[in-house]
Amino acid sequence: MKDKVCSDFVFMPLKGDQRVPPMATGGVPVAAAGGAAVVETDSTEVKSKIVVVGDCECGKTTLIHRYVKSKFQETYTPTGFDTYSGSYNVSDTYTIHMSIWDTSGDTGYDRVRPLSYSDADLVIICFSISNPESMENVVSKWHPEVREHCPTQPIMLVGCKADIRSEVKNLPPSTPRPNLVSYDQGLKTAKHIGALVYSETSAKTSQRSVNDVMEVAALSSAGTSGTGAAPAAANASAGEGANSFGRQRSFIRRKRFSGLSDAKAQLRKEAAKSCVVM
Ligand SMILES: Nc1nc2c(ncn2[C@@H]2O[C@H](COP(=O)(O)OP(=O)(O)OP(=O)(O)O)[C@@H](O)[C@H]2O)c(=O)[nH]1
Repeated sequence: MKDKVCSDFVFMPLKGDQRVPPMATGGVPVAAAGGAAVVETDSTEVKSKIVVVGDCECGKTTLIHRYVKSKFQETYTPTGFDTYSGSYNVSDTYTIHMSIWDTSGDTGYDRVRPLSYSDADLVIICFSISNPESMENVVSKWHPEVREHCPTQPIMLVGCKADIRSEVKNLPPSTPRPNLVSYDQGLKTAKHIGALVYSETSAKTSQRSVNDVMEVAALSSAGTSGTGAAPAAANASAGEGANSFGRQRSFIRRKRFSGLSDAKAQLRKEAAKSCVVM
């Protein structure tokens, strides 16, 4: 049977139109087919804010470190709050700049963690494949908390530490097996909470699985609320800013990148080997 460790993505269809395309920066106005001025850009830069939550020690910080620094962090240091930056070049002319917010899974942070959800474009909820309780908490704690503060933003569910499945498989037959979360259980939970994507990663053994998750997060977040992105002309009046934003948005929708459907197409092209896109 095909080993699903670190390799499969499942995209769930979104209910209704929950997303608003992102905005571009640095463009010059040109005439559009419909007569309205749009912003033609040599390069389109999109900002997106991604918040990562989940139980203590489930692997959030290690996942982000592996993506940002390409290193596996063996030692555990509890996180309070941290932010990281990452960029994903979707094409020569389209870059998504991610602001990745790492949070603490500790209940001591339950009252302050919600501050990090403000303006999020996408939330990654993590659990550990080696800890079934961390997956149960996705349903009982993390999903309700995320939905309270991010009612419509897409959620990715990520099962961390997928390498532990292989480790357990290779244990001598006499050794008692720990209870692990199966791929199907993870997928079922993702469907239950209405996640857009389910994926499994190993920050320890698979850089690709980590890159895939963060790139899918970038693609899925670029096209959501857009609130993580600053207006192109920060010093423009509110009215001009709003107009410009609307024009850029519709330009991107028509010409460049239109959120989920383009994200899926891009994904099929770039990561066809490692993703199942529904
Ligand atoms: N085997 C294995 N261990 C991992 C993996 N990812 C993380 N770990 C280990 O799990 C421990 C906890 O990881 P962290 O990333 O610090 O956990 P966290 O979710 O950020 O924890 P908090 O900061 O308490 O919320 C560390 O010792 C990591 O080395 C993985 O993919 N495989």
